[in-house]
Amino acid sequence: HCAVSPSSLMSAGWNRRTWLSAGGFTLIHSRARSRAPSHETAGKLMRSGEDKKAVVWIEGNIASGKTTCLEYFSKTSNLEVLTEPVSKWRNVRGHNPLALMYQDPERWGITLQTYVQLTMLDRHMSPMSAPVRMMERSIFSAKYIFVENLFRSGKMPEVDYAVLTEWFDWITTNISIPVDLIVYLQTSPQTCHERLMQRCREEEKVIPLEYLESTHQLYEDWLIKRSSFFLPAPVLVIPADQDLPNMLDRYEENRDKILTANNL
Ligand SMILES: Nc1ncnc2c1ncn2[C@@H]1O[C@H](COP(=O)(O)OP(=O)(O)O)[C@@H](O)[C@H]1O
Ligand SMILES: O=c1ccn([C@H]2C[C@H](O)[C@@H](COP(=O)(O)O)O2)c(=O)[nH]1
Repeated sequence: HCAVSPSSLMSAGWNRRTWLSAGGFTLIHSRARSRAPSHETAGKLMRSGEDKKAVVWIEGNIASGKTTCLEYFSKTSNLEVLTEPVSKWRNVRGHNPLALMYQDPERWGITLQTYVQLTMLDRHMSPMSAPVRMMERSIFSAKYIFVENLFRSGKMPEVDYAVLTEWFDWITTNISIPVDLIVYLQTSPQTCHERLMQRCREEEKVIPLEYLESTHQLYEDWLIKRSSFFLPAPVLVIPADQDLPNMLDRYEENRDKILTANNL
């Protein structure tokens, strides 16, 4: 393999379109799939052919049951599941930005959230290997829930928030991040706190109920009241305080809606 840069190819007669197409990306010149008017795909980078596939995000508070839900659906044929890259957040070249953030959010919030933004973008941009993709959370909830929570609670300096916002705005303006349906696992903060304690992830032992109440409120404002931030897709709300057998019934009831998300 030899390293080639975009600028060397461009001086050899390639233009932006051929460079991008070689990587499987196309610069979209017209609306490729239905979207809210403020989230046009025109002018954005998009992977070729992926406008025909369905993308579903599973959203919900910490320990609401997203991974368990994905695990259940992973047995479905013609469906791929992408979990949150938490293992990367716990170990980037020997460092644990997730633990650092919980220990000292003022200092390390920007570090974790910059890395979350990068790794989530990488998930969104990865080529689809099945007609339906179910993905745990999104670059949108990273910004609208977690960055927002750090900032509003006074734990993120304004300059860090401004830099993350500039990055987020650039990404969502220039890159198409397809989504057809958002499934919201709606829980009470108390349920999440109990499940979080039961899961017992070392970094999260310091999370108080109040933290989960704040992230819950941000989720409710975004996905239920629709009063805070841009909503890129319709929302399917699944009440998720119930025990596991009941949750599996709820998933079965909603299976068709989820799997045909691109026909909604
Ligand atoms: N419906 C449920 N009832 C009781 N416990 C659950 C339920 N769903 C998940 N759990 C447990 O709660 C914890 C958090 O679930 P998980 O799927 O990891 O949540 P998330 O991915 O949203 O953080 C895990 O220990 C899991 O086994
Ligand atoms: O943007 C983000 C996304 C997640 N986190 C934290 C919250 C949890 O401690 C872990 C993983 O969340 P789960 O809900 O258990 O999947 O990562 C964050 O701080 N910022």
